[in-house]
Amino acid sequence: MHPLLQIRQHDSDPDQRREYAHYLARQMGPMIHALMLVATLAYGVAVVASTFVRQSPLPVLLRLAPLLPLLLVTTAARRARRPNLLSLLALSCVLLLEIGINLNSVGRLPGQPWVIPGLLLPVASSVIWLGRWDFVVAMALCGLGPMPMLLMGADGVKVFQYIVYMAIAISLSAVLRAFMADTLYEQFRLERQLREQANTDGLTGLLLRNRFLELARLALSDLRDQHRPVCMLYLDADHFKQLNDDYGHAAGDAALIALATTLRAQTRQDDLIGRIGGEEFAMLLPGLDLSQAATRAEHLRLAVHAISRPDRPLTVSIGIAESAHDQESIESLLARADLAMRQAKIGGRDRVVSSGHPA
Ligand SMILES: Nc1nc2c(ncn2[C@@H]2O[C@H](COP(=O)(O)OP(=O)(O)OP(=O)(O)O)[C@@H](O)[C@H]2O)c(=O)[nH]1
Repeated sequence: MHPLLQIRQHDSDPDQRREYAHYLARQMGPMIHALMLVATLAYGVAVVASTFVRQSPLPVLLRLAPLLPLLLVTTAARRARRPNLLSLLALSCVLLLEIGINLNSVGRLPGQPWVIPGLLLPVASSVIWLGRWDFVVAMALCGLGPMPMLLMGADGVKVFQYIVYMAIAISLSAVLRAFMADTLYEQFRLERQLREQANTDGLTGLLLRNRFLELARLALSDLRDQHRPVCMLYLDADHFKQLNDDYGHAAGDAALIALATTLRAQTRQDDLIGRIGGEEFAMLLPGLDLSQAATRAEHLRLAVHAISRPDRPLTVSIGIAESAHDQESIESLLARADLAMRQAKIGGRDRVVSSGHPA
C-alpha cells in the first residue's frame, strides 16, 4: 500500500490531541507569521504595481484598504501560540487576501492581467494548517475565493483552466500537508516519549523527584488561587536495608514495585505521586486538610500491610504537612512532611505523624 494511504489518524486521546495542537502551534507559529507577513507585503506591492499596468474604476486607496486589517491580523499572529487563535488569524489573512483580489479585479477588461497577489501562497504553504478543518476551510477559500472575480469577467475557457489549476494545486497541497503532518506527529511522539522517560522512575513508573516537585509546585499555586487546602505525605518504607541485606536487592525491588502499585491504586485523579528517593515516596493531596489527609494516610498505611516481604509484612512510616500560608514553597512543605515522617520513625515506625503549622 502506498505510504499516503497508511497515514494514520493521530491520537484519539483528547489530552494528547490538545497537547499536540499546542506543540504544532509552537513549532509552526513563527513560520505562519512569516508567511502572513510576506503575503501582506506582496498584496501591497502588487496593488501599487497594478496602477502602472491598468486603470481600475476603484481608487487605489480603496483597493489598499485590506492592508490595514491584514497588518493587524499579521501583528496579532506574531505572538499567538494558541492553536485556535493562530488558525483563526491565518484564515482571516486568506479571507482578506481573497477580498483584496476581488476588489482589484473590479472593472477588469477581458484580456487584461489579473492581480492575484498571494493567492498561491496559502495553497503552496498548506503545511501551515494546524488541523484538518483549517486545511479544508483554507483550501475552500483558495478555490472559491476568486470565483466572483472569474465569473465577472472571464470566459468559460479561463474558468475551466482556473478550476483545473486549483484542483491540481489543492491535491498537491493535500499530499504535502499529509506527509508533513505525519512527520511532525512522529517528532512530537518521540519528544513526548523521551520527556516521559526522563521524568519517570524506571523501576516503579512513578514521577521522579524533580518532575514531581515541578508539577506539585504548579498544583500548589493553582490550589492557593482557588483557596483550597492541600497536604503533602512523605512515605518511607521501614527496615528496608535489612530486606536488601537479608534477601537481596531483587526482593527489595519487588517490594518497591508492590509499594508503588499499592500507592497508585489508592490515588484519586488529582493526586500527585512521586518517588523522591530510594525507598521514599511523596504524595500531594489537593483539596484535603490535615485531618482528612491523616485519614487517607492511615488507609494507605494499612493497605501497605497487604504487601508481604519474606520476613514480615511491609510497613511504611508516613509524615503529613498541610500547606499553611501563601508563601510556603513546595520544598518547605515537603521538608515539613519529611520531618514528620522522621518523628514517625522515632516513634516506632509503621505510623502516621502530622506536622504542626510552620513558624
Ligand atoms: N532493592 C532496592 N533497594 C534500594 C533502592 N533504593 C534504595 N534502596 C535501599 O534502601 C535502603 C534504605 O536504607 P535506610 O535508609 O538505612 O533505611 P531503612 O533500612 O529502611 O531504615 P528505616 O528507614 O530507618 O526504617 C538502602 O539499603 C538502599 O540501598 C532500590 O531501588 N532498590
